Amino acid sequence: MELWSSPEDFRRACENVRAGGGRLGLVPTMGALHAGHQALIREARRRSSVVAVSVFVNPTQFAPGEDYERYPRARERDVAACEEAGASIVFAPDAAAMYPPGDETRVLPGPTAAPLCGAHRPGHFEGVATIVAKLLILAGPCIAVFGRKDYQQLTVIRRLVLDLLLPVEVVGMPTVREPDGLALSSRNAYLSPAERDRAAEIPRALADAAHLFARGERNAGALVASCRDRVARIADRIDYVDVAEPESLRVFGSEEDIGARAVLAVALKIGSTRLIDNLVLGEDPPPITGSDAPSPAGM
Ligand SMILES: Nc1ncnc2c1ncn2[C@@H]1O[C@H](COP(=O)(O)OP(=O)(O)OP(=O)(O)O)[C@@H](O)[C@H]1O
Ligand SMILES: CC(C)(CO)[C@@H](O)C(=O)[O-]
Ligand code: BAL
Repeated sequence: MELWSSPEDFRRACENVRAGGGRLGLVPTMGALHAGHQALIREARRRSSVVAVSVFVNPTQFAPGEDYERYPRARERDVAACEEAGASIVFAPDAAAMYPPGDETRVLPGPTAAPLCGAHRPGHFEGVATIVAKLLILAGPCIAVFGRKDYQQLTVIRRLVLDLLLPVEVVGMPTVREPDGLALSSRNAYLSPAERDRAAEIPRALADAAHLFARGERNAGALVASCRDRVARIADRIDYVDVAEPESLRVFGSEEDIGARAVLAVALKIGSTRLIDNLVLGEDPPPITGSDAPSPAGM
């Protein structure tokens, strides 16, 4: 396993892979790795000969007051998790290396970054686009793998790669879930046991809407209401429950018909923990089966 912290060393390591005829795959992460990240690494390994994982809690994608300082950091465990999943290069820089003195340049995404999380996390996707562009330029991978749990992020990155003419294939991977349907996320570690129980309503709410869709419901307002009513039981704050076009991310109005495919996306807070999840109606299977069952007592 190669572990690099300087961008120059990482660039050289990636150049060496290419010089040796290898096909490089990149998996960008913020660390605190779990089985969802490992699924991305395994897929990258399946599609390339050498996998590099970046582990970097990127300050520019956190708005003031968000959890940048608190975000879980677990370097040694992350390196072991990367190795176990088949990566052979880990890049773990510090912020000063990625944002050198005098740094002022940013990558500004367009309308795909405006709704959903973009409307609730000012500057978030500008930070994501900037760091992902830096990582792709540094590593020069053939493929880069991202999770569909962060559906809007994946959309913004696909657009970034097209618009900046970057020669990399972007691969989006399905969301890995706990047995009760909750999407794996590094931020789940913030949840108390009681909050964790409440969080299990999120996949149930998505599954309810998926069942409505399967029964023929196409009205955006009805699909959103079904999901929102259920998460309202457990959320301390709902940022949004929206249904959007899967590529442009234009949010449907409540009177609109969503057609054959649309992304239903949710962001909410339980206590101080912000969780997101989504489902592409007409494409993804429901995140759990049997969600019409009543919620656990007390909810
Ligand atoms: N459950 C999951 N299934 C598949 N991919 C995932 C999952 N969770 C995260 N990823 C993907 O892993 C990559 C790195 O994400 P990140 O390090 O932010 O992890 P995270 O668990 O999403 O953390 P956070 O709590 O910050 O949302 C992203 O492409 C993200 O979409
Ligand atoms: C893509 C990413 C690594 C950029 O910091 C981050 O947003 C994440 O972990 O999803
Ligand atoms: N998983 C996306 C990174 C973030 O929430 O900042």
